[in-house]
Amino acid sequence: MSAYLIKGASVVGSEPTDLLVRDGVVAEVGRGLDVAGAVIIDAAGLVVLPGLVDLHTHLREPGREDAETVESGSRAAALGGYTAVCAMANTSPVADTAGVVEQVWRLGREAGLVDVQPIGAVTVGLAGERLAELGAMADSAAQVRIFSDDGHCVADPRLMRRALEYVKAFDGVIAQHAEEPRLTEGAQMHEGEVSTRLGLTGWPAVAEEAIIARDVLLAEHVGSRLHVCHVSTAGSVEVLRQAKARGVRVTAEVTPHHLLLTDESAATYDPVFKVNPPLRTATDIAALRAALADGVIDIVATDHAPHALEDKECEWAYARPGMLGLETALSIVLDVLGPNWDLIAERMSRTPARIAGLAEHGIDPAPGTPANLTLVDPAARRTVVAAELASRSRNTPYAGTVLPGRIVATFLRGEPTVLDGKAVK
Ligand SMILES: NC(=O)N[C@@H](CC(=O)O)C(=O)O
Ligand SMILES: [Zn+2]
Ligand SMILES: [Zn+2]
Repeated sequence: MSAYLIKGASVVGSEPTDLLVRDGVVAEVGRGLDVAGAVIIDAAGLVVLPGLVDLHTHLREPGREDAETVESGSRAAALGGYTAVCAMANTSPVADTAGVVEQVWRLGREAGLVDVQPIGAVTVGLAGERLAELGAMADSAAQVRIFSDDGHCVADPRLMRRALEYVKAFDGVIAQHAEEPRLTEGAQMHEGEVSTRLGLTGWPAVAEEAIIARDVLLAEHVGSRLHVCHVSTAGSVEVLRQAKARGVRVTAEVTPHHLLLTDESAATYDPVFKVNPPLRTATDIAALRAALADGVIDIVATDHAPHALEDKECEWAYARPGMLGLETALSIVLDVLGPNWDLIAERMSRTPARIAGLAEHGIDPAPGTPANLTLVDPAARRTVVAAELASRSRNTPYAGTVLPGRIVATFLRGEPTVLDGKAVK
């Protein structure tokens, strides 16, 4: 194991200092450190953040290794500054048993680029009919604590209630994809002026808001933890604000794309902009940004959703929903929040680590803390080139766009996974 001496970096936006990374931890922090034999990293002008944590990643393995594998998705994550990702359960087979979550967990360990924490399905096969073996997944080597049918809504209120009650025993959380299915049948994009103009079937905001309203009431009733995936509307923010004011144990995430892109992009008919929930309006974006700043929305999660070419390069109506996120998330958030490093660390590292129960992550670098870190160059600008992404898929909505910020290095337990902006393995 080598030692690394990071020279002149700003720790979460504070005055520049040096950090010695050795034996998996941040061994020393202070100005003018000099350590014989350490690999020197010139970090003048760079910001050190606790390694980013993504609560919502689709890795596609097992089943769609052509779109992404645990390894390729882990590499994309490391390049995006992440040291831990939570892998969604909508694989094939579905991650609804101890066997599948252990397989994903093991593949993550073997890749060794980020900690891959599997999410377990709430219902068998994501079919919304019977509860999956939540206890067995929790007791497995993967120690699952987050359960989600993401891609589908747990629409049956009785099942949702039972799931919430069940996970209480091991302080688990149900992460809901809030979409009332009866209100989104045949939906192609956000229901509003643009959908009317384009003649596409709309996905109304109320389909999301109605489920969140129901679920915060259920979570309140049974005293359990609820997490709301990819919040996309101003109305959802208001429901969450009221629930939090009452003390309901609810947390919520927003994706980078819902903070930046609007339903107007559907007018291109380019399926790269097709996503669930759909891109909304400028009014929604303003409400989401305000909620992220004031804490009604707790975290940014990528909902990294790789899709193979044949599932995206087709007519809008036939294209799968979802877009890549891991390699561009920090840049989008930097663009949206500005160089507000403490807030960025809170929303992209500390709080997601706490929600997921990842004790080794989301910790600001200080002597003795696990060296899960990322080094960001805030002054850099880069043009996104889809073909250069580490993901196996190419469905980024930002191709050709110039974005601020660049990940220079990422460390997982003291070992670099990214150096000079390139993956180490
Ligand atoms: N976000 C998406 O549009 N798609 C996700 C599923 C999901 O997050 O609902 C996927 O798995 O492709
Ligand atoms: Zn979803
Ligand atoms: Zn998702």
